[in-house]
Amino acid sequence: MANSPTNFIKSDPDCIIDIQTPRYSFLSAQYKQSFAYKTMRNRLPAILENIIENITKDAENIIAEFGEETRKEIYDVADRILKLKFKLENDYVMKTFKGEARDKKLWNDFLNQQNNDSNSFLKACWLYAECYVYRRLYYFFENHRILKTYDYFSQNKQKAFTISVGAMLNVFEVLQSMKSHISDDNLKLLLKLNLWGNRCDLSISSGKEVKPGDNPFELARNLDKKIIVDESCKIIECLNHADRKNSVIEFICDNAGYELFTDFILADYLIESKLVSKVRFNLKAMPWFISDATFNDFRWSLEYMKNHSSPVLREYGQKWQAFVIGNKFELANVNYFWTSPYEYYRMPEIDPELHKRLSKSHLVIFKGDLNYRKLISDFSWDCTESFKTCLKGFQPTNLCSLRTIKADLICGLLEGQSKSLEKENNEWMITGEFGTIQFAAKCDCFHNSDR
Ligand SMILES: O=P(O)(O)OC[C@H]1O[C@](O)(CO)[C@@H](O)[C@@H]1O
Repeated sequence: MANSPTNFIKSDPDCIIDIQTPRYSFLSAQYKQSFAYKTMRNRLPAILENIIENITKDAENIIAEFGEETRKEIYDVADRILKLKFKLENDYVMKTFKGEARDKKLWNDFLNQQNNDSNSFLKACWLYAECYVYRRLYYFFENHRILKTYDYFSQNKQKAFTISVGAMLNVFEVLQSMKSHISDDNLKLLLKLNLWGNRCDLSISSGKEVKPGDNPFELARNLDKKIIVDESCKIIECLNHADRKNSVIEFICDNAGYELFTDFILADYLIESKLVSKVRFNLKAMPWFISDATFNDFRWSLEYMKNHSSPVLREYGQKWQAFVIGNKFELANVNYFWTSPYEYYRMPEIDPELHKRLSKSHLVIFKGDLNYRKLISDFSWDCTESFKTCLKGFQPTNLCSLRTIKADLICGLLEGQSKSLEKENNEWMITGEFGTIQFAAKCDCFHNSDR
């Protein structure tokens, strides 16, 4: 890594202003008292440093697996990541992509539309800049002959799955007793189990292990007061209206590991209870935000379960693989919209085919914090604004969001609610301690009170 820029920059560039994000503005790292600032100034540079450390530490293993030719690629990639970190820290402009990338046009069109004065790492909307860093990172690997298929986050993701086996076994134990007893209460509990699965994301912890507790159902039962908007009843009502023989649910997945496992659990229940006929999983086309689930992670997880020493894990691994073969679980085709910087309200214009497909499903379940940011546009809404308003017209069909709160934006709260949360803990929006279950009906057929 000779000639690489060193990380001498610690003082803030001039664009940073020491204020909170003003109301009704895009989130951005230029507001020093925001979580965007913390992410772009501290968390992301640390994440990039970790990747360099991991791939160089693991270099001999990677070389043993892929051959001597990889050595040069590893050090070249490490050098590029270090330069990216330098550019991020010094607020460089986010340049278009020149080399190989299937989604090059999607990204370059987006970047070319941006205002020159604000198209830099720290001045841009946080969502755009954070997505750009992950996209640029993959681009370095993608443009190497051998490393193009290497997932630099896979070890973290696989570890996240394997350390959760205790929790998974507990989930199966409770689930067995539910089988004979299909009910709205059970479905509600599974929605909550699924929500708390979103706590296990590795980007908020900058890649450090996050292990679920060993008794997740107990957690799901006891954490109701941490769910500060709970519209699970509306989701259940919506599911009860599904055409049972012909209904598809789309999961817009988030993290691999334990969270993906909870997605399988909820999907299994929806199929077994015959509420819907198919669940489609939308996965990431590239390593994304450290722990987001890719196609490979999906397959790896089922294979890992199928070969596990625990009979129940083996049984479900086989069962869910059979669901994939039998089309009850479907993997949606690769789609680069999910790793683009676009907010979801722009989907009809940017990817009309995807919008059309989603609109044919009965319900779309958006998992996690990043999907939430894309749903409500990385914007400092007044927190009492309705979810529906913040979607800015994005309503392909019934949709819901299950999210543990890890970023300082929210909507759908009651008057005074945020003040009392603030008193409890002034970091309540960034710890993942609280969660929201929000729902927006396509039409007024359900009681979607527009709070
Ligand atoms: O896995 P999730 O729930 O999408 O969380 C990842 C998100 O959380 C953060 O770490 C904080 O918002 C972001 O960097 C990212 O948007």
